[in-house]
Formats: sequence, structure tokens, C-alpha cells
Amino acid sequence: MNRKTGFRFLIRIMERWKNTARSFGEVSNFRDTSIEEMESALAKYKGGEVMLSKEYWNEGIAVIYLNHPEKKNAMSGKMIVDLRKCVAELESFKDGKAVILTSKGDNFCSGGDLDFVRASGTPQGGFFMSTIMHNTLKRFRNLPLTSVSLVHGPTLGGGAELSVYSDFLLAADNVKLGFVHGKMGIMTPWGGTTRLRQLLGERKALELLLGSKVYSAEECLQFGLVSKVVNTTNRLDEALDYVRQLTIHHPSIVRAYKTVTSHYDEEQFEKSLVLERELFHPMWGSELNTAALNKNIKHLEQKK
Ligand SMILES: CC[C@H](C(=O)O)C(=O)SCCNC(=O)CCNC(=O)[C@H](O)C(C)(C)COP(=O)(O)OP(=O)(O)OC[C@H]1O[C@@H](n2cnc3c(N)ncnc32)[C@H](O)[C@@H]1OP(=O)(O)O
Repeated sequence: MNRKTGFRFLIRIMERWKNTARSFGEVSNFRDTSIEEMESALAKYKGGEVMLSKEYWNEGIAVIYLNHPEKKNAMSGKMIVDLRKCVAELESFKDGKAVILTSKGDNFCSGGDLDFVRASGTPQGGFFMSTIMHNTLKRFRNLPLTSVSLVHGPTLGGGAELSVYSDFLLAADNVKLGFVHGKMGIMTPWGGTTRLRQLLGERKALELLLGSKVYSAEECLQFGLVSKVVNTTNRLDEALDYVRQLTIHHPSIVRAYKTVTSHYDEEQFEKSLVLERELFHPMWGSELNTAALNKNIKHLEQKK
């Protein structure tokens, strides 16, 4: 390679690196970044909200709503940070007995907000997102509250991962639930693999993840993923009735049982999440992921 060719090659490499160094401000030692800095990096990606309702607080029941209707409740960076704040508040809900995780609008969650996904698509961005989401969902799981996810309509990718971090999963009869990440050229970024392995065992977890099939309510029930199918229109009332049957005892009893069950295999769970993040984050913004993402975005644009 002569000097001129070599120089052009170097320019091409630099251009490619510059294009991938997105607004996260790429640094080589990103693993040393504090949680607070990761949170503020994610919070820059606006859109939607995650809010905590205290409508049933006097019964010891909290409700968390995802709300991003213009994007089918896709999770933006800001919503990821909102969710974290809701979990932090519930860690102080001392008389609490239960929490329902659900959504406003006509579906639960269509996964990561694809605009946020594209803008944050580098291994560093993936490491930040996974670190924050793993920590948040682990803390959500460890809340001494009976937790129920109530899903309806499209519940895809990251939305499916969110849904399985509760103790119980209730699906409306119009649900379409799928771990479609493989089609995006990635594995689960939010801890879904670890949680499915723990909940369903190796074989069923692999079937959901490797097949990336989108399941109906009945199929989710048959598969053992969902505890109950509810009527889409009355879903929240049915979920409240379900929760009330699991919170008949004094808060101290409910919280004690949940503390034991959620901490039973904590060490192994933590190790598995670290491995999942190590394997996922280099995939974020990879050529495979970028090609799949662009195809997905083009498909959505063509529907307009
Ligand atoms: C981090 C986790 C991981 C990742 O992101 O890499 C994943 O979550 S992988 C899975 C990513 N999600 C998807 O692939 C779902 C994409 N969306 C759809 O397939 C459809 O929108 C569907 C099935 C959710 C709903 O279809 P429907 O025909 O009912 O509605 P539209 O498609 O017209 O959507 C309405 C409106 O919402 C916008 N939209 C939907 N999903 C997303 C999303 N994930 N991110 C951003 N925006 C989304 C869609 O573009 C439409 O916008 P509009 O401006 O009204 O045309």
C-alpha cells in the first residue's frame, strides 16, 4: 500500500469512527462512567413519560403507567430515567403491598423508541442503557410488593422484556407479545434473557428468544408466560381484582414473602445480567443492528 492509498484508508477509518461517535460523547473508558452520568446521558433523549399513580394508594396498591401514545409507548431515554424514579419512590412505599405496571393508550410498549435507538447506537450507548435498565428492573423485581404487569396490544422487544419483570403477567385478549430483538440484529438489552431463564427455564426461554415469534394472548397462556387473560376493555379492573386476591394479608406479611422469593437467587441473577450486558453492548450500533434498524424505520415510514 503506497503512502497516498494508506492516507486515504486512514481518512476512511477516521470518518467511520467519527460517524459512530454519537451524542453520547464516546470515551474509551466508558465503563468507569457513574450511574448519574449515564442517567443524564439517557435523559437527553426526550419523548413520552412514565408516571406513578397513587389512585389506589390507600389499598397499598401503586400503578406505573408508560405513556408515549404517539410512538405506541416506545421507551425513550427520558422514559427509562422516569421508570427509575418511579421504582425509587416505591422503595419508600413502606405500607405498600402491590404494584401494577401497565400503559395508557392502545398497547403496552413497542420496545425502544427507534429514534432514541438510532441516536444512541454505539457500544458505549448500549452499555449505558443496559446498565441503567438492568439496575432499574432488578430493583423493581426486588421491591417487597406483589408485582403484576398488565399488557395489551403490541408488546414487542424491550416492551416484552419489561413485562416479564413482574411476579405475575396478565395479558389482555388483544395482546401481541414477542421478543423480536434478533430481528433487530441484537440480543435482549434490558435483562430479558436472564429473567426468562429464571422464570421459564432454559428450553422455554430459548424458544421465545430464538424464535422471536409474536404470541397471542391464548398462546402466551398455553406457553405458561401469562397467568391470566383479561378483557381488553376492563383490563385494569380485572388486574386490580387479581392483585386484591394476592394482598389479603397485612403489608408486613406480603412484604416478607416477596423479600424472600425475590432475593432467593440474587447472586446468580446478578452474574447473569453482567454476562448479558457484556454480550449485548458491542451489538448496539453494529452493522447488523444498524441495517435491521434502518429497514425497520423504513417499513414504519412506508406505512404512513
Ligand atoms: C431496546 C430494545 C430493542 C431495540 O429497540 O432495539 C427493541 O425494542 S427491538 C423492537 C423494536 N420495536 C419494533 O420493532 C416495533 C416497531 N413498531 C411496529 O412494529 C408497529 O408500530 C406496531 C406493531 C407497534 C404498531 O403498529 P400500528 O400499525 O398499530 O401503528 P403504526 O406502526 O402506524 O405506529 C404508530 C406510530 O408509532 C410509531 N412507532 C411505533 N413503534 C415505534 C418505536 N418502537 N419507536 C418509535 N416510533 C414507533 C410509528 O412510527 C407511527 O408513527 P407515525 O409518525 O404516527 O407514523
